[in-house]
Amino acid sequence: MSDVVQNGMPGGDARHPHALEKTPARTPDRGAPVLEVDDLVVEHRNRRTGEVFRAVDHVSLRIGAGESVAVVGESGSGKTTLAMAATGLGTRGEGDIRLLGHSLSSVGRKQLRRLRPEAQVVFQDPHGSLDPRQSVRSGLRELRSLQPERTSWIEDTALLERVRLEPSILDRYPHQLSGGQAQRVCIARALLMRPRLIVADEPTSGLDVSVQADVLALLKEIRATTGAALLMISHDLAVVRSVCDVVHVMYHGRVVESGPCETVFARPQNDYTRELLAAMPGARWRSRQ
Ligand SMILES: Nc1ncnc2c1ncn2[C@@H]1O[C@H](COP(=O)(O)OP(=O)(O)OP(=O)(O)O)[C@@H](O)[C@H]1O
Repeated sequence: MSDVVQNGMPGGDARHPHALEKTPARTPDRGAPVLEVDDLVVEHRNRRTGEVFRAVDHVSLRIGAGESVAVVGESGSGKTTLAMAATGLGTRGEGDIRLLGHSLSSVGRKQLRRLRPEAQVVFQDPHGSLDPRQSVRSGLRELRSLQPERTSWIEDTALLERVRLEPSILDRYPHQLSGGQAQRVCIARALLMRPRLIVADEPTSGLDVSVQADVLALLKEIRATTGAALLMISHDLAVVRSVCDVVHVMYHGRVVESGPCETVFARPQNDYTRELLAAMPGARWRSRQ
């Protein structure tokens, strides 16, 4: 889009210049496109009034293997709609979405079933994401039965260890878990699928401040050790800055500025980005630069 400020990203390339140095390789195709969104438009229709609302308005972005990209914006700017469409979970809309090079609009149902696990979403409300009737163990068992080959690489206890949870957690039900523990279980469930893309939609907003940093550190560690790409949806610039290399700023469904976090936060070019930075608690560290 001509009105998107490509702040520090000549040519519109969403790759951070240093991303490859930061991320150890899991696969030989490090940096290769994992998710490509081209000119996406998603509209929601109000069932009652029939009114159509354009939540995502001609958005394009790209995430390569091992990269971490954030989409920030105020509530209602279209972040979640974009993420859901991009992972094939929500309204797909118009435009092209390619996951690992496969266009979601042209793959057959069988191939889509194979592709879907490659993108795992971690939501804001971990308790809402878990089935209250299932213990952690039976939830994992169900996932394993759906994808036996994909999930055979690790035992339950070792999987929990990866997200720093005790094996005793396996026999607990969601209501017996703290918010932080439940979010770690959600991350473990995502990790079990060995995804090439993890979408984290406000993954710490529902958690106590005391555990937010731990969960973010865990997501960073998983990205670094597995080579998965990370798409972080957040309104919290401090979170974005601590985890992501590249940021896209959304306003009223459009991406108004994109670039490496350091550049965008230090020298925002777009008025809305400036407002967002000034209005958010994270403004403190910006002014220190
Ligand atoms: N299923 C839906 N039907 C109708 N409108 C919707 C639907 N989902 C989202 N919207 C509207 O689309 C707009 C964008 O919503 P979206 O959840 O994508 O924004 P967001 O930036 O993720 O906001 P938040 O941070 O509050 O989740 C909002 O105005 C919302 O009310």
